[in-house]
Amino acid sequence: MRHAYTVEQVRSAESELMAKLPDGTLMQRAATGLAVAIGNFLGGTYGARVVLLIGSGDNGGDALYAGARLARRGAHVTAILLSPKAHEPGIAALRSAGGRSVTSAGDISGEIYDDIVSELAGADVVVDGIVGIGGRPGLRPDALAAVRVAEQYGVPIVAVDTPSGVDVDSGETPEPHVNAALTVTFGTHKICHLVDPAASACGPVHLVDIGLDLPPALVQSLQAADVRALYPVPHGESDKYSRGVVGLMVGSTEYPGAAVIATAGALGGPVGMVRYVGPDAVAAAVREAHPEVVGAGRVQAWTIGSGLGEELDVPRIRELLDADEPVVLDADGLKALDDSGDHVDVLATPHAGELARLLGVDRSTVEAERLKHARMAAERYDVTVLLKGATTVIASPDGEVRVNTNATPWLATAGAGDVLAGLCGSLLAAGLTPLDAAALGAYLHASAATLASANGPITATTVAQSLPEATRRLIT
Ligand SMILES: NC(=O)C1=CN([C@@H]2O[C@H](COP(=O)(O)OP(=O)(O)OC[C@H]3O[C@@H](n4cnc5c(N)ncnc54)[C@H](O)[C@@H]3O)[C@@H](O)[C@H]2O)[C@@H](O)CC1
Ligand SMILES: Nc1ncnc2c1ncn2[C@@H]1O[C@H](COP(=O)(O)OP(=O)(O)O)[C@@H](O)[C@H]1O
Ligand SMILES: [K+]
Repeated sequence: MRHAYTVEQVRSAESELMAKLPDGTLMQRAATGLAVAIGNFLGGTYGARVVLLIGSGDNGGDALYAGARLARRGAHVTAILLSPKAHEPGIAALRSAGGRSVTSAGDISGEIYDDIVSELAGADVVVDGIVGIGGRPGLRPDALAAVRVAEQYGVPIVAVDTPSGVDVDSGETPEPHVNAALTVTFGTHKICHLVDPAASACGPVHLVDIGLDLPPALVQSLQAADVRALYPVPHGESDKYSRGVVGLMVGSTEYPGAAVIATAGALGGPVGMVRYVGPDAVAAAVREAHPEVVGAGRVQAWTIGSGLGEELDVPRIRELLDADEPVVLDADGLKALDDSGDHVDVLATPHAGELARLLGVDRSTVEAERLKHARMAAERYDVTVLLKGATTVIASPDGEVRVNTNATPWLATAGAGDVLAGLCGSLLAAGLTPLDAAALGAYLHASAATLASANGPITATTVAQSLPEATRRLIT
């Protein structure tokens, strides 16, 4: 499991550890890991031109000490000091290692000296030590100007701990910020590393262990080993019923394809049987594509809503929401959700537009504050919310959060959400909690898409067809 912590949690773990260690030990651990990561990123240190952007705090300290290490290995290192309060011992270490430092104009107009512009333009890498976990969102004018020069000349930026300017605890990016080619973080992931839009500004995230001891995190992200541990693999005593039976109330005469595709998703999951309930013509299409599907009967979980369109039977859906069996509620089915009931067994799977409707806000507001709105809906409707997108955010009504980051943009294809809804229903029917079903479903769905897209563009159908092989690779 990958854990992400808030700034407050990180600070308290850091101060506990610092109390037991000689002064400066943690910063040296961080700087050593950072220097190695930058060296690997560059593919060699000797002769490399490294420019450090240095703000007023310890984030700049990390960058300066890492710069000193790189300078000792033959890199040409220049620190641009964006604040008169830049880390003094770090500057001294850089200078004694042969690096140099220059002061930015510090001009609120955002103008920077020409020699700084040419330094940045000619760099092999720019290291963002402007702010880390102590930063407020946004960049001051001279920092922004320096970052823009690097972008303009196509110089990659390695972010120290966090890309400066993002909101570390929410993953929001309300102000200008660094877009990193690599982020090197220390001790643990922070929320901005996992939650979009900030997660996209991090690039790949490299974690350097500095020995922090942290409690279980509220924000977690499944890794391959967790998938293996969670997946309900059948055993010798299993039969088709004990493996779980999922019922699908999806698709309509207007959207029959949604039924066929969601069924493919459910069949690609762990259940022993799939039941389809819907208009005769749609049921016939489902059975033609998937002859193993049967009709109405007892189920352990439902997937409801994908492609129902206008054929939405709200009273019937509410009955099922109030019944004992857990429910995946997708797409049009979300219109039946009300905030009065106990729905802890419900997994709602909206995209940003659908979540916006549920909360009565704009889609752009949800996109900008994904974690906040997923949590808000989980609390208001007492359901687990899986918010779809490039990274998937899952929030349970008791405040736990899972994030899925392994999707490929190829997955942005019509019907992909139907596959996910069917798959999550299958996982619920096999006995997983809504939170685990959502996290495992998102991971497997994304893995199947990655596998399928190795052969080029994908469709929802090819994603569903790749589920068995993607699953096999993960669980064996
Ligand atoms: N605390 C620790 O034990 C460790 C901290 N480390 C590093 O220290 C960092 C945290 O250091 P600090 O607490 O000094 O905080 P930062 O270095 O993140 O920056 C805080 C300073 O920047 C200023 N600032 C805030 N927002 C700004 C903005 N948008 N633009 C410009 N200036 C802004 C603040 O006035 C404050 O002085 C971590 O991110 C990490 O890089 C590492 O060395 C590991 C150990
Ligand atoms: N840019 C992206 N990168 C990765 N995955 C994406 C991206 N955009 C969307 N997805 C994923 O693709 C799926 C799309 O589902 P959805 O929006 O419901 O589409 P549809 O209604 O057509 O099925 C979701 O699982 C979502 O997380
Ligand atoms: K930074």
